[in-house]
Amino acid sequence: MTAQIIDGKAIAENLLNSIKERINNRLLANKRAPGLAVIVLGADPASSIYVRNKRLACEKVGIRSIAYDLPDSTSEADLLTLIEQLNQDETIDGILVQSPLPPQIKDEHIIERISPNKDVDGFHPYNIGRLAVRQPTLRSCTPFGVIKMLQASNIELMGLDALVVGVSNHVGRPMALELLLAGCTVTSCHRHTKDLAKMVQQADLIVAAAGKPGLIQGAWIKPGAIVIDIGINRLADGSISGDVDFKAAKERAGYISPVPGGVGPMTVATLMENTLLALELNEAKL
Ligand SMILES: Nc1nc2c(c(=O)[nH]1)N[C@@H](CN(C=O)c1ccc(C(=O)N[C@@H](CCC(=O)O)C(=O)O)cc1)CN2
Ligand SMILES: [Mg+2]
Repeated sequence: MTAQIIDGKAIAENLLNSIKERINNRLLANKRAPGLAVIVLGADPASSIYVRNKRLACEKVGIRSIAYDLPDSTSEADLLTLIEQLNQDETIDGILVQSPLPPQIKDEHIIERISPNKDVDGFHPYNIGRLAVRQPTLRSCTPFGVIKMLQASNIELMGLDALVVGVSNHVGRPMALELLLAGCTVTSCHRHTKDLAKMVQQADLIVAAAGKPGLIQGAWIKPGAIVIDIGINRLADGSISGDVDFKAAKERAGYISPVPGGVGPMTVATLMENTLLALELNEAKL
């Protein structure tokens, strides 16, 4: 069997076009465009690429993006003060703090200070909690992007045995909650898992989010399984690779998402959708 390749870039492009149309309709009705504050500390090369992609996506769909390019040496107190100002700013609907942050700053202090209704990354414990109790509002961009990618591929999730490899706060854990919400029977694997190969062999759907290149071997994949690769690993030659041995896995899987061109573009498109949703939810409360 050769798998059907899930083209995340094309699916994200369609999503961006629909968001652009929704924003255009707002403007025609004399409503304002959404505003997104994009905060970056330092000049990590990978973060610079991702942030540039996010700013380009904002331009494409008509979201006003406001850049805060801060030095790597920014203190936690100064960053918290900026977030407080942005929380109070009625023209800002979403606040994005690009991760990773420098070591003097504790990620959780920053995430918890962002107003939950401006938390367009969906990282705040309130928003993760809403997802856990089946009342999602702002949902973590990468996991929600995966769900949208599967829906756009007409893949029925109800009842599937799903395996999530990786349990990070931003990706693996909310991914498991998303799949549970979608009706899957979900297993999470992590560094203490005794037999990863055995778990993969049993799964109908595998979502790899471990950050280890080639961790998931092709021979482990159940024939016809759906394989989603969230890993973005930069190799010594500058290329990027996922967590799945793509070449071998695509000979056994039914569907597979590549890296690049799979989940990455969905993350950016979902951020755009969350920013528009944040504005709509706040308007509905007024
Ligand atoms: N505040 C956040 N920080 C980080 C997040 C996040 O969702 N919010 N996720 C990752 C990085 N990330 C978005 O920020 C991200 C990663 C990759 C892509 C992407 O489109 N990748 C392309 C390849 C691009 C390349 O050449 O490197 C692809 O996979 O096709 C978008 C966004 C960590 N930080
Ligand atoms: Mg830190």
